[in-house]
Amino acid sequence: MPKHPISENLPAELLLEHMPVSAFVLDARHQVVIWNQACAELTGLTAEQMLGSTEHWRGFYTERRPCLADLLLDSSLGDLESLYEQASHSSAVSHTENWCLLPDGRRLYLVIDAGLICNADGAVVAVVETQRDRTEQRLMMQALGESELRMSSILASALDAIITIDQQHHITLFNDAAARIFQCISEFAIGQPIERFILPQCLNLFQRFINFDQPLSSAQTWVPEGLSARRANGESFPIEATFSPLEVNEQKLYTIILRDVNDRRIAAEKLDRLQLEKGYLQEIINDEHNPQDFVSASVLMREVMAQVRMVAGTDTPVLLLGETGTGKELLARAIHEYSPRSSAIMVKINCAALPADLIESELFGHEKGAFTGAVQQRKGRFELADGGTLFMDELGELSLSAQAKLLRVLQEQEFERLGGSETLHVNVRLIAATNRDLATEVSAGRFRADLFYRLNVFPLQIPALRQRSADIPLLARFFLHKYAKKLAKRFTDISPASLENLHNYAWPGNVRELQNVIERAVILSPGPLLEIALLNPVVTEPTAVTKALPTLAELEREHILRTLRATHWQISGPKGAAAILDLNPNTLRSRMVKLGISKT
Ligand SMILES: Nc1ncnc2c1ncn2[C@@H]1O[C@H](COP(=O)(O)OP(=O)(O)OP(=O)(O)O)[C@@H](O)[C@H]1O
Repeated sequence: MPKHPISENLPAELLLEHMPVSAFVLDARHQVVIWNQACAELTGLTAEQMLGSTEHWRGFYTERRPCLADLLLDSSLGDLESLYEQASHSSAVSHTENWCLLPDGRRLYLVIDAGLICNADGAVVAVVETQRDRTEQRLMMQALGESELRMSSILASALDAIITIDQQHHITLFNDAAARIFQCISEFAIGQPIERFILPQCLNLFQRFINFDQPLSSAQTWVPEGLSARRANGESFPIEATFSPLEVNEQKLYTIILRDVNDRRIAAEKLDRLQLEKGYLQEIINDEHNPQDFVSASVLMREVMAQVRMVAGTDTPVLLLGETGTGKELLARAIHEYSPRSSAIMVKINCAALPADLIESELFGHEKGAFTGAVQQRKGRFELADGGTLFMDELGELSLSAQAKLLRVLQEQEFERLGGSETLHVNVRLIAATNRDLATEVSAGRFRADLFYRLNVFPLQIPALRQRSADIPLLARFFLHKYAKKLAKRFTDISPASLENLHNYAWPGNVRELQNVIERAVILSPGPLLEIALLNPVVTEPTAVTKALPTLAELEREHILRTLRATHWQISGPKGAAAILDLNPNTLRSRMVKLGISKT
């Protein structure tokens, strides 16, 4: 190789020794022949320590391993690619980049190059290896990679469409939400003009928010309404959007973050419905009407239950008729539970519990401003019961105007919210209950005949409790068990005298009254036999005001007598009459004498 006159006076060793890059030279036997100043500075190992040794690896690794220079000299020492990441190799030069652990404990990312030195005959006489510290760049690259990853996962998980466009209005970024909202894969969208995704009628307005000439510092613009976008299939939808100018690498861009307003409306509606449903479900959980708890042994009730099971599988409206407290609501729940709609909810409305003007809004819902106080739109119970069952209790109390609307829902399954013009369609099964005689109500003009006939397709008459005396002991024991458990009290049974009492009573309040009587007795009785001493004898007709009332002494005598019968005339002891009456046994004995009570 021709030499410059000056370089002839510069021996290669001197050049290597002083060059500002860390380097060492090995001879053909892998012994260090040069360990330059920069290498000594980098590794902290001096030339004196290293010259002549084959321990040069100590400068870069904690364990013995062939350096790049060794591999270049002798390829049998190992495979370059498997020993070093990012390795590349040509006949006389090798390159690698990797993390090294230096003797002073520093971890550095070194870029290492090695080249063979041959003599004039082409024989390998030595190898030179250089090391350049690229730790800082490497760490920056890593941080950049991580932040890009974070950025792209934020973009991917965002619910809003995030789009960036360049000065030509071409899309440069189109996140996953944008792909979902516009129904267009990002590979296709990128490079397209944004105008392709805007409804043509809104283009002028849209372009007003993109101005690449305005200063970057100008604030973002939020456009809550008035703009509509266009999906890949041409379908248009209203959007709200934020426009923000930005500059990246001297390139001016605009970021547009937008969302489908319909999506938000649908989500808000869903939330509304779920909240309402939650309220109703809570009511049901707190409700006492559990069809699993239906108790009955009488022939009359068994017939009713057979009909319940038959009608449950259909969508036919059911009209439950019967006195108050006979179990109409419990049967309505049973019909719903046995029906194919049981996975949806049964919504209840008590027509007697709300004033006539509110009941319509409760049933059909209202639009905002439909009447004074209607500050926001509200869904009615028909909408809530969609797919399920609506139970209308005390149907006989429904106003004539609400009856007309109810008839329309029954016939067409459609209605409008109060103050609304949109016709809503629902799929609701109706169960109604009343203790009024609807036929009489029809003749009196208080109930629409057409609605009555529509509802009367499957009337179910629930017998009064006094008509099914076989159910009385069964129900009484069921309620005894229920309330004893609730009040953590122990009872073995109901006393025979009390059972007799229950049979003789007329039960104007039916099962509900029986339930209340047992609950009260459970509170008052010490047990273990339940005493129900408070019932008046048979009340078959209303007590005449003129009828002579018993005196206090008569009542006391009757009450003591009943208690004594119930305890089989046992006076003292924990199960005795005195304990039940909360009296001293001697006091009870003297009262018995005074009131003329004796076993005979
Ligand atoms: N056969 C039964 N087995 C167990 N509990 C019953 C039975 N029948 C009624 N009940 C209970 O009696 C109470 C009254 O029943 P329900 O509310 O169903 O009567 P209703 O006929 O709908 O009354 P109203 O006409 O006053 O609305 C409820 O607590 C119910 O659980």
